[in-house]
Amino acid sequence: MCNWEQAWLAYEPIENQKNRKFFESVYTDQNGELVKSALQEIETASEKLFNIQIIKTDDREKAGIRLEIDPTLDLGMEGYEITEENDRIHIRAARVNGLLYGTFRFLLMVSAGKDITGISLQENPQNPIRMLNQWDNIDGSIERGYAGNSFFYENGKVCVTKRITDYARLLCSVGINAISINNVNVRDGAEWLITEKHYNELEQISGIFGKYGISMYLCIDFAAPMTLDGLPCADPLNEEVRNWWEKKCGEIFSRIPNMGGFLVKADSEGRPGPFAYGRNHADGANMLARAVKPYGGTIIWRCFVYNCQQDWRDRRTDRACAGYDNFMPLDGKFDDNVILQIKNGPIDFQVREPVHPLFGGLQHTNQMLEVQIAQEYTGQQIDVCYLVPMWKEVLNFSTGCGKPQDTVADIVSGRTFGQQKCGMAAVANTGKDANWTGHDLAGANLYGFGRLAWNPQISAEEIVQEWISLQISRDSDVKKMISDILLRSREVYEKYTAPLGIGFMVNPAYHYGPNPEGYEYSKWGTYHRADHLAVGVDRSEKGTGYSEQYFEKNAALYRDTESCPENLLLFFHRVPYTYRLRSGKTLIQHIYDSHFEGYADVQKMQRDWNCLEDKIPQHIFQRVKERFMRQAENSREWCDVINSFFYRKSMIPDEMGREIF
Ligand SMILES: CO[C@H]1[C@H](O)[C@@H](O)[C@H](O)O[C@@H]1C(=O)O
Repeated sequence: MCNWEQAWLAYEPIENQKNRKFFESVYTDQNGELVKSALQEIETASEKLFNIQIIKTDDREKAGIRLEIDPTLDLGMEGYEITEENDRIHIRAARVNGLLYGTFRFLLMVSAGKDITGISLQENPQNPIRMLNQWDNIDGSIERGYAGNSFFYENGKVCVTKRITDYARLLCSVGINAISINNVNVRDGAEWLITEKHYNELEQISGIFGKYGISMYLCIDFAAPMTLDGLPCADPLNEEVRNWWEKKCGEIFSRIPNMGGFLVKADSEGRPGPFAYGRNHADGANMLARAVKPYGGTIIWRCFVYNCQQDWRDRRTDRACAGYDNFMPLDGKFDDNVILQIKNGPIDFQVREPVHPLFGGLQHTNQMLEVQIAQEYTGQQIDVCYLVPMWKEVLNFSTGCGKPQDTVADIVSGRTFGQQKCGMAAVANTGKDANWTGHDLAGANLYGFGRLAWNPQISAEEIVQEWISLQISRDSDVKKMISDILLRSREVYEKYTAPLGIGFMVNPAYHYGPNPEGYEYSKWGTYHRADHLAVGVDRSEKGTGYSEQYFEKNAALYRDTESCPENLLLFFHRVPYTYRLRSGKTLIQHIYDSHFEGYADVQKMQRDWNCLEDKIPQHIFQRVKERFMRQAENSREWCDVINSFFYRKSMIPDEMGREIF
């Protein structure tokens, strides 16, 4: 018996028997690993959903489900077609990857309770790369992990377990096709992953992912030639260093099949990189790109680069500006097997940030959007926060880059500038907890990321409804109740923590719970600079100049207090407490109201959840109930601490006379 659940692949027995007829028999003329995975999944699903042992048949015409390849279909490598005719399901694709995706989609539709009769569906992923980044450490801990320890590592060892197969199934079922399996901060022994010490296990793990069409990436230490082999430097232009990487890549790619390449965090938060040798990021990335090129490998290079040693007196340095300042001058200088991975916002996964100005800025460089499913700053999987609406805002953002298709979704899919290597990556929120994600409702974020990366047009509502049907209940009242909770959860979280784009009022390092001045007295350069008159950072041209990194259409909006979207007001401007918002409220009154409201909203969500007691599986009900109790406490604390902080700074009382400590 395994001690983990199956999340959205639970295939709970289904009452509606309409689709039962398809599951009598299955036919395919294909073999190979991916098709084997598809057939296995059909077997599992038919047994669990309908209690049927499905038969494999050679009789193509009579088969209830038929999986076939037709190379002439215009569906690319991963697309598929699902049709129903005369009580038979045909899943067709040009390549086996498409067949596997088509199979999962069909099974998920059945499991969600959809009537398949008459279906005729063709789908192609919009993003070529749809990737997860594990921040798992080799000691078994997970950086920013909120769902238990890693199921990839334990005490310095790589673990090959059945759970990884189930993970691969989950990821493949929502269209993920790449994964990096170790933390971008490569340290404490993880440097040695790319040595004989770990190749056997890595080979097996990459084999498991390979069966599900997922290519495996490793994060590497840029200084590995020094760390592993005592070379005097890691200078990317040094010949000995270049040879070292060439040899190393030959070794890795021959030992580990299905390697996609490396994901690299360099010159960021203390990680080594090319700066130490007076080289730039293109020098660093291209050196590695050339070493992996003979094996068709890719280098994914992160743009999360900033000076984390800012003096508080320095009002010109702005962490928000750093990504653009570092990478914009290098546009067009990266090899064609390098991809720059850019966080959705310029700072760090806050509950609300403007979109990173490198999107649209970089026009001659492969690029991927990085989002964070792990809820580092959004409640740490204790508080509910459905993130798909936020990611959709980012994807729909019109950059004004002068091309007809100018949204972030257009750009990262390759439509705007014609890149082939691009897409979306996300920091995973999974761990060893039975439900994979700590908070059961955080499963919607993992599921949702995959669905959205496949098709950014699907609505946040649709995704949530699908996910609830698969993982919690097919009952329409339950679906309505839970989707209502999820769909408002991010706004609620924002209200009681950091409204108006202020960000970073969390406890330093740990990043949960309120500590309004925590980052004011640390060196990380993420100040909000609240004093007795005003709060916020002037990032207009009169301030740090960050607003000017955008194309004029957006720069014009952001640089003026009057036109700036209010939910980002304090991100872009320093505003007195007496400033009147569009609602007519003063800034300080808005802050008070928002926090009181956020806390009240949590209590309402908690009451709504408690109504579900007899309607959903008990274990899920109880686990989430416990999370809501903690969220209620957390929101109460935020409300009290932040309101009290601003009251003591401004000495302006709440117009409603509520209790402020
Ligand atoms: C993996 O390191 C993380 C770090 O824990 C996190 O607090 C910071 O926000 O972002 C870093 C990054 O994205 O590299």
